Amino acid sequence: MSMKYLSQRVAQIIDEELMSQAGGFSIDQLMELAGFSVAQAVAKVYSKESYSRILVCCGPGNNGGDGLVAARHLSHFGYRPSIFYPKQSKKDLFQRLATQCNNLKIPFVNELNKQLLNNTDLVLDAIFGFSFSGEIRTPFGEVIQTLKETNVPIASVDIPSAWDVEKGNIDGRSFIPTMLISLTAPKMGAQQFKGIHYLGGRFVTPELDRKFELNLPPYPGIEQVVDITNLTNERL
Ligand SMILES: NC(=O)C1=CN([C@@H]2O[C@H](COP(=O)(O)OP(=O)(O)OC[C@H]3O[C@@H](n4cnc5c(N)ncnc54)[C@H](O)[C@@H]3O)[C@@H](O)[C@H]2O)[C@H](O)CC1
Ligand SMILES: [K+]
Repeated sequence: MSMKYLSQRVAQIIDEELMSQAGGFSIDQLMELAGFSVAQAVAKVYSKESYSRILVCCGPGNNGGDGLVAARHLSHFGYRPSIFYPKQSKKDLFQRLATQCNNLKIPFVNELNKQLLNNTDLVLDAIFGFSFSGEIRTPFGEVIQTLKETNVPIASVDIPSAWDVEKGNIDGRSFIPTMLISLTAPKMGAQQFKGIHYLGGRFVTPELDRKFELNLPPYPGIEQVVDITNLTNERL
């Protein structure tokens, strides 16, 4: 049986279930594991020798939080990340994640422009995840447009930002990343994606997998990620 692609609603239900009393997880834990798996997947594909300067673009929600966690781990792995976080959350968790990045001297940049991208080896796109919907609102329209115009490789967290979670890149309004790290399970929109595809977020129990018929592939050994590129591309 092949792996399931999640609708927006089911992705949100699984998220809620993990954090319910029965699931037992806190958002901090899930975000840490999600962001850690993103950093690990990036490090497997983009070596720190050639892709040291990673610009982590963070959005206002939990996808952005995954980005902040990933930036911290990438810094510990020996990369030189910087963070663009134009709409910063006031929530305690996010402020603490930002403090942790500050303490590692990870720079926060105020503007995303061509000059910055000229000095960037890889963009980590943590702008929107599975709660994105509707038309792109400011200031993110410009951000998406700038990323659409760059040749710098882009790795997207959970879903390429501004893609419809179920229908994908409607009217080509957003960019096409080189790599995607789906969390928990890929979303329906990712069926259009033909690039390097990893799965992360190793917190799904066998019961949850069965209940939602996810048919997740096994994670190898002690890895936080599994390469699903061939698995997903053979369906295209
Ligand atoms: N179980 C898991 O797999 C986990 C996944 N995580 C990550 O969390 C995101 C989903 O987070 P959520 O906060 O629900 O939403 P988003 O980050 O996708 O975005 C919400 C944010 O964006 C704004 N917004 C929505 N639509 C638009 C728009 N059209 N224009 C502008 N702004 C928009 C909205 O107002 C909110 O502020 C998931 O994808 C994973 O990456 C968890 O970290 C751990 C568990
Ligand atoms: K994203």
